[in-house]
Amino acid sequence: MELLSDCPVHTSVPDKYVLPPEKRPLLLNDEPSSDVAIPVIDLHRAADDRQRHLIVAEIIKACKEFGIFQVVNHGVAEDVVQGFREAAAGFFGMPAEEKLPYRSDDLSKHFRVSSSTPYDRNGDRYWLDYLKINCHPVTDEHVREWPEKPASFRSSLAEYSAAVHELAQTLLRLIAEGLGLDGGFFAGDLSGGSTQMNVNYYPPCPDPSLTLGLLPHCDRHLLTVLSQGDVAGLQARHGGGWLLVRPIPGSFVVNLGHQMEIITNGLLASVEHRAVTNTAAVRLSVVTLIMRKMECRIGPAPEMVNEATGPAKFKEFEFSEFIKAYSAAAASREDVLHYFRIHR
Ligand SMILES: O=C(O)CCC(=O)C(=O)O
Ligand SMILES: [Fe+2]
Repeated sequence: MELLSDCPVHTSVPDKYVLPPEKRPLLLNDEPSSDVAIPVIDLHRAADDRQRHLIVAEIIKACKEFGIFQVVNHGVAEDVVQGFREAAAGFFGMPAEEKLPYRSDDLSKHFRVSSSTPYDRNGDRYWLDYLKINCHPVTDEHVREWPEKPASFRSSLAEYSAAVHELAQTLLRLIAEGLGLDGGFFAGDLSGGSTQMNVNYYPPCPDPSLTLGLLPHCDRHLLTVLSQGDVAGLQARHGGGWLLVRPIPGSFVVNLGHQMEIITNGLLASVEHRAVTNTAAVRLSVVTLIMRKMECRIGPAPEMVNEATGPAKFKEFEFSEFIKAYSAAAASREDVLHYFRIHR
């Protein structure tokens, strides 16, 4: 499959990227009223014991109402974020023959580049190229598969991944506290699987009304920490419409995945999201997906089956079973959850 990033300029949308009308974004009519906005949370205050409970409350409110929020003053150094964003952009900017050895749809690879998405039921194509990287914990085996060019790629990735992982652990601790659980509840098996990163590259698109960057989906994982830079494109499902996640320089977007919904017995639901394209600028999103260990069993945590959430809403299952169902359901939120829901 050819990469969009191999073509210097796109003057029209090739037919194979034109989505059937019912799947196209209605760019202007989709937004709910403008007074609704995805919360932005300043994490700086979490370090202060007297203010921590306020941050915890803000996070839980954002999780319940939106399933997605942004964080600023999050402690990840700007040069660490910029360093990897530049290396990743540099990778996509290389000539086609430099990227060719990494082109693959083999899921077992620790580093690969591909185009569009495997998750569309009808095989429709989407306006993006992406990297899939196994990035945490960093092992020699991983690093050997990471590209040597651009020169800073490996070192900046290792640095970025470590810093974002630490931020993810902080966020999980705050969420656990807000749920009345032990602060370490999500540490260990629940978040200690091999972390995957998606680096999505959306070139300018001559007609954003005909296609999408990424189809509507919920993430399979526990928690997603995403850097979108300063180009808009990410939208989250809210109140029956699509709400733009407005870019805030230096912020991270945090969204809840399916595993969070299942573990919390539906209290903190995963959020459906998609990416739209634009005519003017390349958009690059760096997405870190915090994952549980493959071999562990999943179901609502006993602590979360309580008066507030009611009887268990989901069955117990192996994570590998979930991954299969996710692919079969083409990432559709309802179809995936239907499979695991206890129907009373
Ligand atoms: O590009 C974005 O902002 C969204 C990416 C995303 O949802 C994903 O990679 O799972
Ligand atoms: Fe996603």
